[in-house]
Amino acid sequence: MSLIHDKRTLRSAMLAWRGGLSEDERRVAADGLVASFEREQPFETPTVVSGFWPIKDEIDIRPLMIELHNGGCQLVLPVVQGRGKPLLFRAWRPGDPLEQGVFGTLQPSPKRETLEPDALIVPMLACDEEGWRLGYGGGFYDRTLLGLRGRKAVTAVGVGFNAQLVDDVPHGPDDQRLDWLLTDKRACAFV
Ligand SMILES: Nc1nc2c(c(=O)[nH]1)N(C=O)[C@@H](CNc1ccc(C(=O)N[C@@H](CCC(=O)O)C(=O)O)cc1)CN2
Ligand SMILES: Nc1ncnc2c1ncn2[C@@H]1O[C@H](COP(=O)(O)OP(=O)(O)OP(=O)(O)O)[C@@H](O)[C@H]1O
Repeated sequence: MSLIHDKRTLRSAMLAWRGGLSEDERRVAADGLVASFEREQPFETPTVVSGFWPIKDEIDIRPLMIELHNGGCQLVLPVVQGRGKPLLFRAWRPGDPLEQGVFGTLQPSPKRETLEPDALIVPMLACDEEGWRLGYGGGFYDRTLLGLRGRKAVTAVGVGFNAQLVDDVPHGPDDQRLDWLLTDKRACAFV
């Protein structure tokens, strides 16, 4: 079967699974994420860290972003510049207003400073033990990581519910591997 087909099949299975979580499970997981981060510290703080404003049924990383802000990190949030283009990142602090972006995303105002992150908290639908990641299919994080890694060392931390770690994520030449996995139950570096 083709790569696109295999990714699509896994994508719909993971979206269906994630959509079935209860509000309680989601709240517990958001707290678990902060605990996992504090236990393992995937990157040194302070630094410029990209978060994201959760959409659909993504794990709620807002408590984690508040911890990072309190720990001295400069947070940035992604902005879609267009299909086939890498993401841009604008400075954001907890409480700052957000504007509507594409695909249901919320993003900081264009008045805010644009910064390149040193560490990226990357949303994912699934990842495997080798760090291959599945997203919504736009290739945005793959393009972004390719560009950033060509310029400097960055740490890509895939974030999700623990069950989003699966046996095998299909991958091709354009896919960028994650450096770390952070879930509500664990944090580990990929080798
Ligand atoms: N919270 C969050 N923010 C993010 C991302 C993300 O995955 N999660 N992104 C990660 O790249 C970028 C936005 N990219 C996205 C790409 C596709 C869809 C999406 O919902 N796609 C629809 C199809 C939309 C269409 O083609 O018209 C879908 O999957 O049903 C959402 C965000 C930047 N911000
Ligand atoms: N650097 C790149 N140059 C050209 N095409 C790319 C690049 N990175 C990704 N793509 C293409 O983008 C498309 C979508 O990729 P993929 O299905 O891996 O997205 P995803 O990782 O699930 O999405 P996202 O990163 O937006 O969450 C694929 O056709 C892929 O080949």
